[in-house]
Amino acid sequence: MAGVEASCALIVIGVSGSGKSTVAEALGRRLDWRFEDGDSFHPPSNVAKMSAGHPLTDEDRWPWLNAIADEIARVCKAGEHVIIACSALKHTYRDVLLRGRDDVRFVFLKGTQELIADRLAHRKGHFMPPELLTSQFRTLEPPGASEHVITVSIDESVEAIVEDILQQLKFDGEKHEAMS
Ligand SMILES: Nc1ncnc2c1ncn2[C@@H]1O[C@H](COP(=O)(O)OP(=O)(O)O)[C@@H](O)[C@H]1O
Ligand SMILES: O=C(O)[C@H](O)[C@@H](O)[C@H](O)[C@H](O)COP(=O)(O)O
Repeated sequence: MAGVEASCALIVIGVSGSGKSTVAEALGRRLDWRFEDGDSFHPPSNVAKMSAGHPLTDEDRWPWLNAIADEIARVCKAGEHVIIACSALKHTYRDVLLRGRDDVRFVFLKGTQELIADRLAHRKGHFMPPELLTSQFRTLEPPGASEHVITVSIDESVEAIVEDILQQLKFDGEKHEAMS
C-alpha cells in the first residue's frame, strides 16, 4: 500500500479519550507496525500535574513532544515503522513532531465532546481525569488542509475506523504515485 509504505511513522492524534491508543494499537496489528503510546514519553511531573486535574502548558509539553520527535527520527533512520498515539493538539506541536519530515503522517480522530465525554466516563485505570476534556477541546487546533493529516470520525467501531484509515492511506498513496 504505497501511501503507508512511503511513511515510517503514523501519529494518531486527538483529544484525551478520542481513542488514540485503542485505534493506534489496532492499526499497528493490521500493519504489523510497532505501537508506542505517547503518554509513556511524559515526564513524571506532567503525569502528576494532569492527575491532579491541571492542564499542561506549552512549556510542559515541549520536552514531551521533543522526546517523541527523537523517537520518530530514530525509528525512521533505522528504516523501521512505528505508530504513535499522541494528542498533538496544536499546529506548533505537530510541527515539533515532524521536524520538516515528509515521511510521517498524522491521523486525526474527530468526534464530539459529548461522545468523547461518554467514552471517558467508562474508561478505567487511566491517570487523565475526564474533567480535563473541556481544556483539551479549548486547546485543540484541528489540523488544516496544509497539514499531512488523514481525518476519521470516531463515531464508528474500532474496526471500521481502522478500515477507514487504511482506505484513505491507500487512496492518498495512489494519488501521490500518480503525481510523481
Ligand atoms: N471506536 C470506539 N468505540 C467505542 N469505544 C471506544 C472506541 N475507541 C476507543 N474507545 C474507548 O474509549 C476510551 C478512550 O479510548 P483511548 O484509546 O484511551 O483514548 P485516548 O488514547 O485518545 O485517550 C477507552 O475506554 C476505549 O476503550
Ligand atoms: O497534551 C496534553 O494535554 C496531554 O498529552 C493530553 O492531550 C493527553 O491526552 C494526556 O497525555 C492523557 O492521555 P490520553 O490522551 O491517553 O487520555
